[in-house]
Amino acid sequence: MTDRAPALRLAGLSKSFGAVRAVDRIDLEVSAGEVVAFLGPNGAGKTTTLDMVLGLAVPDTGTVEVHGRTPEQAVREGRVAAVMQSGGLLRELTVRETVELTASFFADARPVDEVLERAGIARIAGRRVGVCSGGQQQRLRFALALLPDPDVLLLDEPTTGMDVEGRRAFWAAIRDDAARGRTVLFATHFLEEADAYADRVVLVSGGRVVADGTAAQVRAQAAGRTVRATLPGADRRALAQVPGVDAVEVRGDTVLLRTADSDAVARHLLTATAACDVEITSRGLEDAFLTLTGSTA
Ligand SMILES: Nc1ncnc2c1ncn2[C@@H]1O[C@H](COP(=O)(O)OP(=O)(O)OP(=O)(O)O)[C@@H](O)[C@H]1O
Repeated sequence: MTDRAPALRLAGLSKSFGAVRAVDRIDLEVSAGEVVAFLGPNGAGKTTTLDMVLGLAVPDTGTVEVHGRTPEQAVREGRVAAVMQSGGLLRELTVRETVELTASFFADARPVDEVLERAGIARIAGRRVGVCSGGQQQRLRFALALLPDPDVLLLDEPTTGMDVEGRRAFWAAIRDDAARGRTVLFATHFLEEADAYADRVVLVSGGRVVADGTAAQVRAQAAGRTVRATLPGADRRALAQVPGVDAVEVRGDTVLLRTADSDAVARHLLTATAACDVEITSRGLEDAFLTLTGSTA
């Protein structure tokens, strides 16, 4: 990777299906070696965006560059490859035959045994694809995507159907690749995966980017903290009147106060009430996701 262009550059990208604006003026630059989570609720436009990066869908407006090339050039040169959600597998072939067949389409593919090993499916190489589990088929798609040794790997809900161990092994392989310079953009609903494995989280909703940064920055963007305290016989209405309190929840002797000014609320609890065991926590990524996307799911 000698060129200086960003690994991915999306500029003013839009795509509509009839009246549905699936992607709405997305601008995004991703540097080589970054692992970026493309996080958003159903219908946010994630798959449509990935399709445009792969040249499978044509933008209404805007441009996509992969290392300074058009998607078609980048795919042809094996610079970008993808693990998409479904399709593309022949049920009658074995796992190994599938990889061998796909390898024959590339002028310069990685060795079959190497990608089987990397995708964690060397032990089931002789199994027919039709009897493989959903998670095993996802790993097979991952193996196929590794064949051209792409600079940019796109993953659409890659760990769907994988068990916990499979997920962990999958992400270990991805992080290992990224450390060697591979760029990864993955679409996901899994907040924990975005939090645990991405260097950067791009939160999309309604076809637009609504937050972009580290998981911590995205959380901070939906500013707010929870102040938790023990307060027997708490007066919910009185607490709701305390300056800075956005919401009050009472669970037995515990009160939870949502606020953008946690210091002031904690001070009030400790000086003006009988509260004890005061704790302040940042909201989780899930809260930020719901707040910033306006989603209720
Ligand atoms: N071929 C199509 N024809 C009509 N509408 C489409 C088509 N593809 C996508 N859409 C619509 O565009 C919007 C964005 O869809 P997209 O699949 O990109 O979202 P997504 O974020 O990938 O969702 P999910 O997480 O559910 O996969 C949705 O409202 C969807 O119904």
